[in-house]
Amino acid sequence: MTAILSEETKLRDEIAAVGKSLFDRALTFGSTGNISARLSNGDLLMTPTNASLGNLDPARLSRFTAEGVHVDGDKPTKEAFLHQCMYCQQKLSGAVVHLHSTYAVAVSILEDVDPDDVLPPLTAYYVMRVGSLPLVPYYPPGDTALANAVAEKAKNSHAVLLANHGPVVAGKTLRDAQYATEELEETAKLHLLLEGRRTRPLTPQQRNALLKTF
Ligand SMILES: O=C(CO)COP(=O)(O)O
Ligand SMILES: [Zn+2]
Repeated sequence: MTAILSEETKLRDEIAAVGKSLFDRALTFGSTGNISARLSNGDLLMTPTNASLGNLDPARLSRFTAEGVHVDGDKPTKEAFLHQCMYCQQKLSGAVVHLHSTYAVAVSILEDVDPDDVLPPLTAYYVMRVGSLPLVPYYPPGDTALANAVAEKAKNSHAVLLANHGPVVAGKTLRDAQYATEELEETAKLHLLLEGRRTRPLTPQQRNALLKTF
């Protein structure tokens, strides 16, 4: 029991620290974005709805049982089902981060992107941490139809981009999900910075070699 409690306390504190770090660096705004993380017994901790990621109270995070029942804490994020559906498709995930980070949102609004993989493999770290980025068609925030759409795209990718909304990224640990979300945002920024210029993304061979290693 003590071990579980200390694991939970540590994870609650980590969610608050990661949220503050993301918010302080303007990677999400106002009360946008949400974070979840899984305890070793399968229970999920999630940020409450309408909470600023910059100012989370670890004690008030929402807790769900492994079966998806809300048992403790404030009213959960309206995207709770979306997080649950990422864990369902990406079985090894220990955490999920969703942000309204500006450059990724900008890319989610572009016409003529490849819906199976929105961003080109510009750098090795993008390939290592994100890999591929399918676009999920637009649904309003909190719409349960979004869950089915995300489930479809998350079968083969731990990162997806919600059209006209923002990224959702799963990782083995919360730090993995955080770093992958940051890499996605920086690559979206590079992609927009380079727009209209001739570029030299990684070749399929270079990309595949990285996917095999990491
Ligand atoms: O990003 C958000 C909706 O997509 C924020 O919603 P919540 O405040 O319910 O977490
Ligand atoms: Zn959102």
